[in-house]
Amino acid sequence: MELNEKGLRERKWWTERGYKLPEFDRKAVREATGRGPVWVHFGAGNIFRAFPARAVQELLDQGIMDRGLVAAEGYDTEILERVNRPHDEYSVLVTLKADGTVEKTVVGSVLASYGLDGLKEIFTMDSLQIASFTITEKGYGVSGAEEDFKNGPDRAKTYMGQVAGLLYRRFLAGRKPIAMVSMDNCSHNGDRLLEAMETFAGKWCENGLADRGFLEYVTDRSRVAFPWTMIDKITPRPGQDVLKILEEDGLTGMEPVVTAKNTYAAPFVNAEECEYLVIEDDFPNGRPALEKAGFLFTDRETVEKAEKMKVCTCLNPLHTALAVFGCLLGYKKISEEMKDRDLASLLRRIGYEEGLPAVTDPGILDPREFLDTVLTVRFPNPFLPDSPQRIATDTSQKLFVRFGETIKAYMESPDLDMDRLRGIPLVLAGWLRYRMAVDDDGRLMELSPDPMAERLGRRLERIQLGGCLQMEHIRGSEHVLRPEGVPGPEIREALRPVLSDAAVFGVDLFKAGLADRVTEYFTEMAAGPGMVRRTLHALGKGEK
Ligand SMILES: NC(=O)c1ccc[n+]([C@@H]2O[C@H](COP(=O)([O-])OP(=O)(O)OC[C@H]3O[C@@H](n4cnc5c(N)ncnc54)[C@H](O)[C@@H]3O)[C@@H](O)[C@H]2O)c1
Ligand SMILES: O=P(O)(O)OC[C@@H](O)[C@@H](O)[C@H](O)[C@H](O)CO
Repeated sequence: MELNEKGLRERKWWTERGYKLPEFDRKAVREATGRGPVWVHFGAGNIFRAFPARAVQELLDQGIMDRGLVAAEGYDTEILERVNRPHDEYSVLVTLKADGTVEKTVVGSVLASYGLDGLKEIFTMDSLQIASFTITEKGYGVSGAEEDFKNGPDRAKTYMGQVAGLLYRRFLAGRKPIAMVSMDNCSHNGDRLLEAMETFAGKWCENGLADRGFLEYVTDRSRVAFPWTMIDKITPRPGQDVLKILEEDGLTGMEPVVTAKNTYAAPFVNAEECEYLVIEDDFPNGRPALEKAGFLFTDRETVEKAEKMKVCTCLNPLHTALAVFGCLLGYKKISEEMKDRDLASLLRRIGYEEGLPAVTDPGILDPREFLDTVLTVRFPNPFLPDSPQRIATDTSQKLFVRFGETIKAYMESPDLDMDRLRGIPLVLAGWLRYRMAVDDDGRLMELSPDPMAERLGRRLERIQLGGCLQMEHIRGSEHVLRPEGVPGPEIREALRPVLSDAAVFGVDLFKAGLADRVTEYFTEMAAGPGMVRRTLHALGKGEK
């Protein structure tokens, strides 16, 4: 059986095998969506399929919505060519519950998909209420946009430049209202998107390439809003065990692909059951009744607290700790790492002892309860094929949110004692140790992609694993530093440019008073094979 319009005409085949199918009239909804689209989502990746697309399907099934989603892909159009189009935009969501049961849902709420060029007309339409984004933390950058600033809205090439160009069309069409909703794991994510749009609008107005009112439009919240959000649902890359379940049912053509841009995509997506989407209720052109699908609409202050709780304390920092140490210790699965006493103890330390005291209760979610569930139910879920390698992707873009905010809170509050921080500096040191691309057994290790890889590589290239003479020829440098457990002045100097980089850590670690501790932990872990484990273990026993 194939996942497409033709295959889905045989509803019995699917229902007999336990698939939940779309109940709405897809043809009618496709036509209505074509005539008056309400929601375009940028970033046709896994979380989009697993969460917003499924939520919209629920509302279409209940008749609460009458138009579906338009997916937009401006970074990796191979996803559309290889995954969306061959399956008529359908996908299968496999929900992997912690009790081992599996729920299979065919999601048909995406009605069309386009490259960014294909959105020009849609952005002029009155009906459009929401443009949402899951394009990763690095997607909001404006560096390298100098040509776009000179060329203007119609000829922009960068991602953010093209989005600003679409907004300019909406402005020209009559300053029509819209909500631009970032759903990425960045702190104050709405502001990241606003800053990017403001930068382009400002430059284009300044250079006489856009009507003067454009900047005013972009920054007028009653016209263009950039609500903040907190999104949560662990959605790993499509896993082989899940593919097997689908193939055993008799489905064909479901194999995952890895695109040239390194996106892991498939006509199915696997995710946990737990999910939260907390959104600032600021939609100048109205919005569907998404609260009926469980979205939590609230004010900005509450979103900020919820996001700080999740992204900066109770989930994502712990994920990053598992990512760097998992890769160093040879793990391939997050749930396996949760059985490792040293790692579990590190997470408890970072979560309960170091993170929670800096968190303000958002009211709508209880931080301690949230953290308990993360550590006892969600991360240990053995059915979820999540890997440290996925989470280690782009770590340089995540540290300032995942740890920097807590460090800042310790710097600012007289009630929080920076000297108590041990787990957080150990993770930062662990990340530097990870960047050496040698695991704790002394074997070369493939690193997950990171936009700062080259820069970091150059900064750290002189440092190599102590006690590993065979590594010398790999680096080929005559001025190799081989840490021997205790940091000397050369190691300190070599690490200085990284540790003082506030763009990476959110703060200058020297100013925060943490640079020495990170240097010590790093030096110890780089002293030779087995030292990562030994350092972790010592921390767990309270010896650090
Ligand atoms: N997967 C999860 O568990 C999860 C949960 C909550 C939030 N998120 C957020 O969603 C983001 C995407 O996660 P995913 O699971 O969909 O990942 P994915 O790898 O499946 O998809 C990534 C998407 O981002 C796009 N993209 C990547 N780099 C880009 C760039 N430089 N500019 C523009 N677009 C770019 C890709 O084309 C793709 O559409 C995460 O980075 C995170 O911020 C993910
Ligand atoms: O998606 P990223 O790359 O920002 O981070 C990797 C994971 O930490 C993240 O995807 C979590 O699974 C997610 O934030 C859970 O809600």
